Amino acid sequence: MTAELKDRAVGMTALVSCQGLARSYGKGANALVAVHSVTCELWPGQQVAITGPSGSGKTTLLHLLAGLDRPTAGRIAWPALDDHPRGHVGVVFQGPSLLPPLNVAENVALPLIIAGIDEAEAKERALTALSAIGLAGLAASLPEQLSGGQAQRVAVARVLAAEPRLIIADEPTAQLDSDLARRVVDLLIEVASRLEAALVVATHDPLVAARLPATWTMSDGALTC
Ligand SMILES: Nc1ncnc2c1ncn2[C@@H]1O[C@H](COP(=O)(O)OP(=O)(O)OP(=O)(O)O)[C@@H](O)[C@H]1O
Repeated sequence: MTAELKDRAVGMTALVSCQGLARSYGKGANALVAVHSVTCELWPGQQVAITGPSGSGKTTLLHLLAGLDRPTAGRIAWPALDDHPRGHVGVVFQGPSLLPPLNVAENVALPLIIAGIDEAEAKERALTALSAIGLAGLAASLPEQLSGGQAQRVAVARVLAAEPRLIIADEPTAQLDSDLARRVVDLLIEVASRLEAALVVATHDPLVAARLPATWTMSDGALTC
């Protein structure tokens, strides 16, 4: 954590707090330990990249942090979220994540409607988020009409519209060329800063990692912060 963030963290409550976190797949002699001994905290406004070789446990850890998966050992809590991460976490995955039959605005509005927000308000928030990211002109387009870079920026607009407290991005730039990768990660940083959300980006790309103020490293399931 930077000194500036430490100062700001005084009086703040951690968004996520992990102690001795582990996740194994399978049981007994065949068990595969994907993540182990992870102790870390994430604070509002904190922005980190997670790097590490393929298979080192990055995706497994991100799913645990997002509350999409449960640890097999250790403790994870979301103190600033009353321990209920659902509804407060925005996730951007690698590759296509938009629903093909829905247009861009409907894709951005869908999580809000699922969360119980009135349809008209959800559509308005979707259009506001798309405009903020400079994508208003694509609102009526279908996902198949978008380039890979445009589709990833729409996925970021979907996160912005939902106004999460924690943004988790798993290889969000893996299929993009380096210029587009930089634009997408800069957009994530801008959105996280605007929302004062914590941002965690798993990436293999050192240029992407370098755009974030801190880098954590995964190696054989262990995290070095
Ligand atoms: N559902 C699963 N069942 C069994 N093993 C799994 C499962 N998901 C992941 N693993 C294993 O857990 C380990 C960590 O995988 P994980 O996907 O978290 O790594 P990663 O660092 O994200 O890899 P990559 O950079 O290739 O995406 C790997 O050995 C993987 O094969």
